[in-house]
Amino acid sequence: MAGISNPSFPIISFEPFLKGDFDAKVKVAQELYDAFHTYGWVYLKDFGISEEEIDEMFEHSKSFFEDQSLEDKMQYKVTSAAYSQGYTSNGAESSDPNGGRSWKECYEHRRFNNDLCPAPKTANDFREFADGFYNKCFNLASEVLQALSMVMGIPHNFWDDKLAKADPQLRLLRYMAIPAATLEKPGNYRINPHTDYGLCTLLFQDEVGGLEVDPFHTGEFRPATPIRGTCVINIADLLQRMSNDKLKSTRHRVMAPTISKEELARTGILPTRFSTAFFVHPDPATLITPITSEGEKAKYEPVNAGEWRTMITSRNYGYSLPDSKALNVATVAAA
Ligand SMILES: O=C(O)CCC(=O)C(=O)O
Ligand SMILES: [Fe+2]
Repeated sequence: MAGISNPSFPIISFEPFLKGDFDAKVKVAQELYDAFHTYGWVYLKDFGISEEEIDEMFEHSKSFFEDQSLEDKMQYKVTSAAYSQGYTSNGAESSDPNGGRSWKECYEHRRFNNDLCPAPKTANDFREFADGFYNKCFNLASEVLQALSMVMGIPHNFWDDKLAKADPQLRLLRYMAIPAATLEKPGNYRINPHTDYGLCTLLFQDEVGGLEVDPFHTGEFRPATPIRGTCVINIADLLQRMSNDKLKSTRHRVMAPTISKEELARTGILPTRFSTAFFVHPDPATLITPITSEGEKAKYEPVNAGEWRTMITSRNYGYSLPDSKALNVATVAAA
């Protein structure tokens, strides 16, 4: 596995949790908890999804975005915040309260209903692939939550009822090639700074780079450089609330990758980047209440997980710019 010398947050092997005895599991669980407590993020390796499977997922993603015209993709447009499934074109979503612009397109896949999934029209059994990769992510996320329950002082079956009808969201992302100058203008990002709003997120990135996190919660963003053979996992808002701030939901954004000055001088264009996120949301009926120890004051009111999700999803689409009609990718690259 290619490594980097000074990662912004820890790299943890999940294998001892998946294959080891009880003590080995607790050790990994504690490492995860500590990293999530300090940084909110980890790189996970040896997590049971192979590099080949991840490469194959990126091939499907590329084919979805690039083998279909914008008009084709717009047939699958997300139309409901309560049920965000389908395609989101460039500029149609932003979680920036200042109206910032995120240069990306997405496809969202859900667990139970995928009415806007393009199968069977696209090649490569897109739906079968999306369901299959989804299930792998769901299993991994369930194991990670199970690990956390071992060191959070909560019963081992704590997650069972919250995950039985959980409804996470697999998101394929494509950051189109744009002029480097575009991201130098204020308010322009590949994805604007935000926290995720479910329990936690699994994230797979290609080799391009550009993801940055604020690991010390100070506003100083550091690169989450892609490391082959790893995914990253970050805590999201609901788990921060549930842990009464012991686990951190850390701001992150996607900016220009560090490409060589020569390459940039030659093209002036930032390369296309692909990533895939798996947003882990519990059963929408779950009441998210801070878990506190004796004498500890709860920092948050309980919230209903489903209402919380719909509220933030509609906010993200509501903030989209007035000119956010789908842009033709070719026009964007020339902008
Ligand atoms: O593309 C990435 O690396 C990050 C994506 C992300 O943060 C999101 O979709 O919430
Ligand atoms: Fe995110």
